[in-house]
Amino acid sequence: AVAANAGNSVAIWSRNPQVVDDINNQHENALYLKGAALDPTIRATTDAKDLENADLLLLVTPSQHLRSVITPIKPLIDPDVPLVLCAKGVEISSGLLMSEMLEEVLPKNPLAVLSGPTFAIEVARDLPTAVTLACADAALGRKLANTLGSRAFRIYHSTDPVGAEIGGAVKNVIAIACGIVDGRQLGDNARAALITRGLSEIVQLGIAKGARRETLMGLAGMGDLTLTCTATQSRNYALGKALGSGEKLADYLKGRITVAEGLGSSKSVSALARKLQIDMPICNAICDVLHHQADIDQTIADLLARPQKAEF
Ligand SMILES: NC(=O)C1=CN([C@@H]2O[C@H](COP(=O)(O)OP(=O)(O)OC[C@H]3O[C@@H](n4cnc5c(N)ncnc54)[C@H](O)[C@@H]3O)[C@@H](O)[C@H]2O)C=CC1
Ligand SMILES: O=C(CO)COP(=O)(O)O
Repeated sequence: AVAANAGNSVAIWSRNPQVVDDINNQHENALYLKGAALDPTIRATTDAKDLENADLLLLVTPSQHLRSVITPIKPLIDPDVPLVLCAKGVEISSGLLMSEMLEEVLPKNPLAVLSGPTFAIEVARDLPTAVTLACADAALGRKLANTLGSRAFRIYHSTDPVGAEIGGAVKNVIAIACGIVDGRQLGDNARAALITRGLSEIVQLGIAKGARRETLMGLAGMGDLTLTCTATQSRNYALGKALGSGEKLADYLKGRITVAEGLGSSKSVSALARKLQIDMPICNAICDVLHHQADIDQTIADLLARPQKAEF
């Protein structure tokens, strides 16, 4: 919708024929983005061959599936075509950032990361939104920002894709923590503490991976963290809130077709922190609760019982 709004000719490749049919005939993605009228010029297709002549590819598949979606269509992708990564997560199977995984699968294609506080439904309704577009090649980054930006979709360019990626991936884990604390009714102070200490974990991991601190203080870091940790429409926050309110994870996930990336990324981020020897107690705690059946109250008690330490 953003690309079409900025005057581009847009095709969406989907594996789901119903989605393709809805977009082409109703101009709405009723299954995943109900209530957003799409520009009638947007075409959808189930045939990846239709992407062959694209000038630019936006990668919007959830992070744990991006490798398996992109690998079979590799021969269709011209190595000069820039890729704009929109997924927010760290691959569980490899511990790689999406940019690192793409470097393995499509090493020649230039890559940019588009991230920031962007609930999809608000973006699709053309409500005012600001984002980071990060590309190591500054000139290409500016060009992509011009191609995709519009009055309501304000793009700030950056040359720190790793920072933009880390901010987007880790904030989802912290948002689950905030949801849990709100579900347990532990108060606004506790949520503010989690956001701030969560940002500290994001910054430490980011710096270790070569990111710049200012990126993590910007839209793709602090901006997205604030949004996701405080808004009930966040899938990650909502998952945490359900768990904090006593619901079982398996029951909550039953029948859900949308993604809460923090579920998978809690595991990969925690493993990455261990590997890089970074102290990330909140992410580790969320990994324990989601993947190792840790008791929520005991986990909170353990976090609070940690020895006092210097803030920075
Ligand atoms: N929805 C939002 O507000 C925003 C989402 N993102 C990111 O965009 C990425 C995609 O999220 P959404 O568009 O929200 O997805 P969604 O939650 O609306 O839908 C899930 C998508 O995953 C696909 N999918 C599920 N299993 C799959 C598999 N095995 N192989 C391939 N595809 C599979 C489904 O077809 C569907 O398109 C995520 O990384 C998310 O963090 C980023 C910014 C905002
Ligand atoms: O990344 C997002 C907003 O920037 C979407 O957050 P949720 O996946 O938690 O809904």
